[in-house]
This record gives sequence, structure tokens and C-alpha cells, in this order.
Amino acid sequence: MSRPIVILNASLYGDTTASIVVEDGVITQVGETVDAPEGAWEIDASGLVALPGLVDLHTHLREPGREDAETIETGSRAAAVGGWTAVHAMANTNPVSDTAGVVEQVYSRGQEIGLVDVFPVGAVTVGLKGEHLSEMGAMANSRARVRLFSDDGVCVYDPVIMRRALEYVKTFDGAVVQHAQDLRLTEGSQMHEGEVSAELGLAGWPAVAEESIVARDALLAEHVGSRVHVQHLSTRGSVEIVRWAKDRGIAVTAEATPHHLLLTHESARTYDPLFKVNPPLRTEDDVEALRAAVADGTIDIIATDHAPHASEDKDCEWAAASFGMLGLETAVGVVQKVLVDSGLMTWRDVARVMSENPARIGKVDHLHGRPLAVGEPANITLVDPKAAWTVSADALSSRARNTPYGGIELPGRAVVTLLRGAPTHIDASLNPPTEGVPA
Ligand SMILES: NC(=O)N[C@@H](CC(=O)O)C(=O)O
Ligand SMILES: [Zn+2]
Ligand SMILES: [Zn+2]
Repeated sequence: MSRPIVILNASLYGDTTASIVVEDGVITQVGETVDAPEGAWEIDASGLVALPGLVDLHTHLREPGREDAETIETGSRAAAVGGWTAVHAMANTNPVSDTAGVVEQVYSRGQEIGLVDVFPVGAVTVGLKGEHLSEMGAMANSRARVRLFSDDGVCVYDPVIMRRALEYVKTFDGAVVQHAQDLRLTEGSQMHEGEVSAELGLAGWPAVAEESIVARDALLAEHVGSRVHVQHLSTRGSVEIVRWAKDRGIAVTAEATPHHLLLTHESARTYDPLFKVNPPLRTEDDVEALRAAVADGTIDIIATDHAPHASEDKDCEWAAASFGMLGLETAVGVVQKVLVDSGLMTWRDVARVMSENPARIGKVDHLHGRPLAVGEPANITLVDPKAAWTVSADALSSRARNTPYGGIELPGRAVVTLLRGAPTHIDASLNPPTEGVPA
């Protein structure tokens, strides 16, 4: 059992000041004054914001298959450093996570490492090929208890397959998680279709290729009475469709990534593949619509889509480079910059979109996204909102280096992460104790 911890004078949810006592993995006291248990590690948390441990619904860990880009271990470490206590690992590995065997291995490896709970997302179709449904029931009933299914990286394009998947997940209250991209409209696409793609001479990825699938899937979910979650929403039109679907009572939820909330297609002018991502960075108007939608609840969560790539897949010309960028270690800083410091949201809202809602959508809310209250598991993230820092790719814990934020200053970061009371990340500025803390 880990050493007791006293978090002194934290700002709970960025709101009231209180201290928190953690013993045997559980929160045992919360209050203005607390009794410190013997031998406790005391953290002076004045000025720090205490949030429930963050839950990422969209992470690529690359293991099995591309351990040169990331492993469950390096990705777990990056997650802990970023303030996350749970990540949902996407199925586009090699082999694909389309059987109970693979998802159990990913889940067990995550538990063995113990830095973050790794919840595997199962593939919707065998080999992500879009042709035959995977053994979803076996994955749901496995030790990994899979509730979310996605062919992320590719769209579940065939409407009949999508319909069957939506019907199937109803039997265990799961959800189909969709990478909304019309395959025909985006053949050869390199970036957002607009002024900049025309100027640069790069093949465009039109907004309608996302929006048409979002609309179709919302209607399919309504038709079969099931639950769909849309990944990495990137356009104003998608926001409007999700808003319409929610008004109509359709069980649709949606996510936005930090990069789609900050960056635009103008970045492509650098021809630096660090900015090449799927779906592509869009326009200032889309960014504004996404920010407003996260703030008003149309978009339920922020998810990183942490997509590590080996350097040979990024250090090349734009057209040859892989899609995707890192996100776990910079998410808190980017979210603070675009949503909190801008006045659009409070830290209480951040707890909702980065912990509570993702835990609920992923059906892990019995473990994560719990209130900071007595008797609850001590999954806690302390954020220093004044820890302005400059991102350096070489200083990241991820095995990969493909961050688009190198050299950019972010206003804050996670400085302590506790998973069931065990410190999984302690920033050096806090003088971590040498005892009772994992190496
Ligand atoms: N986002 C990306 O650009 N890439 C992701 C796949 C995905 O999320 O679609 C990847 O696996 O690299
Ligand atoms: Zn995707
Ligand atoms: Zn992804």
C-alpha cells in the first residue's frame, strides 16, 4: 500500500479551497482542516487546482506492432505526466485489437505497468477492413470489458455494417465510436479543402466528407435506438449536426481535440508534417465553433487523439508523412489557454469534459471521473495554472517526438497525478519524497 498523502489547501475544481487526505487508495478526508495521518507525504497545493484524474477517450499507444513509435509503457508514462489516470487505447495496432485475446493483452499490460488504467477500444470490423463485424461480444465479455468499438484511422463506411454494429453494442450498453470520413470524398486528401490547400497545391479534405457521415450516423443511431460517439469533430457544420441530433433526442456524443481547438490550416504553409493530421486542421471559423460547442455542451468531451509516429514517418515531405500528432502531455496546457484563460470555461467545466463525461461515455464511471469526495477512489490530478512552460519535443515522455507545439509557451500543466492514491507523476518543482513513490 502506498504512503498516505495530504494535499494541503488545493483549489477544488478551481473553486473552494480545501485539503484532501488519501489513504490506501481512497479519499478519506476533504475539508478546510484535516488530520494528517502519520508518515503522510504533505503536498503544499496552494495555488494548484485539484481535478478528478483525467480520462482520455482517444489515445494511440501503438502496442502491439509499432513499439518503435510508442509502447503501452511509454504512452502510459506520457499520460501520467499529462495528468491522465485512464486512457482508451485505439484498435489500429498490429495485430488489430479485434479479438478478446488482443484486448486482454493490452488491458493486462496496462495494469502491469500501473501508471494509468488502459481501457482497450475494440475494432468494429475484422482487421479494420470494414467488411465483417469483429467478435464484439467476446471483447465485451473479456477481462478487458470493452464497451467502445471503433475502426479509428478509417471510417466504418458501409451503412449496413454501421447499422449492425450499432444494434450489437446495445446488448451490453456499449457505443460505436466513429472516425467520420467519407472515403470517396477524401481519396488522396492531404489537408483541409479551402483557400490554403488551393494555394499550396495539396489535395483537399472537404468539410462535407466529415459532416455527411456525422449526419448519417446520427440518423442510424436514432433508427436503431443505439449510441454513437463521434471522434475528433473538426467543422462548424459537424457541430450544427450534433446539436440538431441532440435536440432530437438522439444518443450521440462528440469529442474535440486540443489541436482542433487551437490550430488552423494556416499551419500547413510551413509544409511541416507535424501539422498533418486526420481530420485536418480547419479554419479559424471552425475553431471558434468548436470552442463554443465545448463550452455549451454540444461537444461532450475533449480527447487527445495522441498519435505517436516514428521519426521516419514524419521527417519527410508532407505528402509522404503519416497523419497524427502527440497530445497527452500538452492537453491541459492547450485547454487552459483556449478555454479557461479565455474565459469560456471554468476548471469545473474542464473536470466535466476531461474526466466525468469521458468516464461516463466509456462506461468506466464506476472507477474514474468520480467526485473529489470521501470514500471515492483517489484518482486526482493537480494542475498548476501558473506553471508557464515552453514545450520541447525532446523533453516529452512519449517515445515519439511529433508534437506540433515545440517552442510554444503553454500557461499551465499537471504537476501531480495520483492513480488510486499512488503518485504516477510528481513534477520536480514539488520536491518529491524518495519513499513510497514509483521510480
Ligand atoms: N489522427 C490521426 O491523424 N492519426 C491517427 C488515426 C486517427 O485518429 O484517425 C493515427 O493512428 O495515427
Ligand atoms: Zn480518427
Ligand atoms: Zn485516433
